[in-house]
Amino acid sequence: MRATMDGNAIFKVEDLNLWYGNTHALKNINMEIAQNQVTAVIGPSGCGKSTFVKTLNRMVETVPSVHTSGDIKYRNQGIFDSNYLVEELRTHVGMVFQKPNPFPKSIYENVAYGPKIHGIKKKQVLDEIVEKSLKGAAIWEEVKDRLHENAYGLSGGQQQRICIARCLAVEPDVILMDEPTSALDPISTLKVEELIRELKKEYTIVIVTHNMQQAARISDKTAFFLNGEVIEMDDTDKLFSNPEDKRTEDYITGRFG
Ligand SMILES: Nc1ncnc2c1ncn2[C@@H]1O[C@H](COP(=O)(O)OP(=O)(O)OP(=O)(O)O)[C@@H](O)[C@H]1O
Repeated sequence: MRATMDGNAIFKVEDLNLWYGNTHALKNINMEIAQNQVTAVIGPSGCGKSTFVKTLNRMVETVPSVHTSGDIKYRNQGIFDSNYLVEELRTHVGMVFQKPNPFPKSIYENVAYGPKIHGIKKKQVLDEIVEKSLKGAAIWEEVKDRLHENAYGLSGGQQQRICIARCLAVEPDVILMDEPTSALDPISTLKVEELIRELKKEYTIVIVTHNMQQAARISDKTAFFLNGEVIEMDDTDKLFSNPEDKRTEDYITGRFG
């Protein structure tokens, strides 16, 4: 497997294996994820894409049967180290899911929720965070006059951008996205893709996608997973135009998956 790296690695994944009970879902993964880049994770259903990204913020451990071996370093800190709090990791490494999942609260409360949990109480400070986060998620103009309406009243694409704003409000370093546009219509999808391109100036993004055109449009690096292994990781242009491994070529040309 090739894993070229330019720029600083924010994550270093070393000999990572993960099992759900007896199911060996991730196999000997070695990978570096570069800062301020978009890394796409592609591969057929069940190959371990979601499991992999959910391991980066230890969200996968909500499944009781999970066990892992190997290591993941986030900014040179071992994320499995007993003295590293998972809550701290998740503050730095936020996540956006496949289906928009706003809370049944106002738009404002959805975005202010994380900062409030982190102890911010002053209304003026919260107001500023909410505005900045909604602007960062490219939805401020659409919602600024209805901040106190329930987020459920928004379209799916708007809800997904509220979820991105909710993630930005706690000032993460990395944003993990697990098929964030698969439940959206084409126009909302393009808006979220534009947003991802904008966000990478300030954040590092790892995105799972089923959609190879999407990976080609928005990512700098692409990792192709198959049966829990990384078959190939490279610059996105190179991986899609001139893959090194026959299995990558077969997948990207639609021969399977
Ligand atoms: N909660 C779980 N308990 C047991 N096995 C699981 C669990 N979640 C995933 N798996 C198994 O781990 C493997 C990888 O699944 P994962 O969801 O990571 O794949 P994926 O590539 O994201 O798939 P998809 O594209 O269909 O979402 C599969 O064999 C799956 O059945």
